[in-house]
Amino acid sequence: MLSVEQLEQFKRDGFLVVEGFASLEEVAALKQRGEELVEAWDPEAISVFSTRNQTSKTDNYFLDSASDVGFFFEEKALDEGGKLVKPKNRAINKIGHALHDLDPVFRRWSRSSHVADVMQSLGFQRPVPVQSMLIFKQPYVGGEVVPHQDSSFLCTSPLSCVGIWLALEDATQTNGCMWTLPGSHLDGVHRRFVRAPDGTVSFEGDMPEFEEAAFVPLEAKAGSLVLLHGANVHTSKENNSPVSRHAYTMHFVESAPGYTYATDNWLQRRAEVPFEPLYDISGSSSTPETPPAFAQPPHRCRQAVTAQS
Ligand SMILES: O=C(O)CCC(=O)C(=O)O
Ligand SMILES: [Fe+2]
Repeated sequence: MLSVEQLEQFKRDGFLVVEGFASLEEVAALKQRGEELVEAWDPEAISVFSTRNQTSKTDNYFLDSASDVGFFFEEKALDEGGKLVKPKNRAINKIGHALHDLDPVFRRWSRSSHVADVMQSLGFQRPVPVQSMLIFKQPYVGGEVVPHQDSSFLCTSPLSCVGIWLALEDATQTNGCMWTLPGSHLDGVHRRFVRAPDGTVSFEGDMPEFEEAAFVPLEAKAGSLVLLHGANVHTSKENNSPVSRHAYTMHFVESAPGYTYATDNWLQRRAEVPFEPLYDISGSSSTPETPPAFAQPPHRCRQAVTAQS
């Protein structure tokens, strides 16, 4: 469980690093499973993941990956004709987004008691892991992740998204660790990433300009966990080094009574792959006296929302 000091830090800063959260054996098992998945994958359908060009085109492979284990490549690992110029295990950007439900090895870790303890410490009553990503940040081709807030992508009413990011390899400033803006979660959610009925996805609203010097590095040893409040602004740079930076990340939302998941979030599950809460204590306690640590500021999740999970 998180200590009172750790919870205070998370509420104040919008992020928290928990060193030594996973054992080196757990880390090795997840890393090895990731490598096996890439080995078994035949990259005939190539979908490139870029946080820059995600905005306008309809990409069914991306949308379908909400209920699947999808493979996304680095832009820099493809030539102009879309052919891989690197071996697939050095070209992959990430695997997502239902790994935590569909893959037995990732499922076991994602639903372990230590993960549940963290969510309970944060005040979640019925947390649903809505997405997971195995991120590779490969040597030389690992792309930038532009500054963003996870609640822009995973809107609930009221807002509740929290990310947990596990380093599977040491993340340093050299190989593209994350950077965060302390306290940025107190300024609200600046934009939303929404999906129209025809499947087109787009951003609504603009991110402000941030001063680069205000970001602090989130260096993390393999096994460390980084908690990210949904309104926290974070980013990671390109990896121009010879060393990869593997990480496994999951995003949770609250689904206790009173919380709804936006029907225009990009991430919608097919009926045969329903969301599954990690645990449910929502019936067992009355409304907490203090707001949970994940409570988020006023937001712009304006569209009609319905309970989904
Ligand atoms: O691993 C990264 O570089 C970015 C991860 C991220 O944005 C997240 O886990 O929310
Ligand atoms: Fe993120």
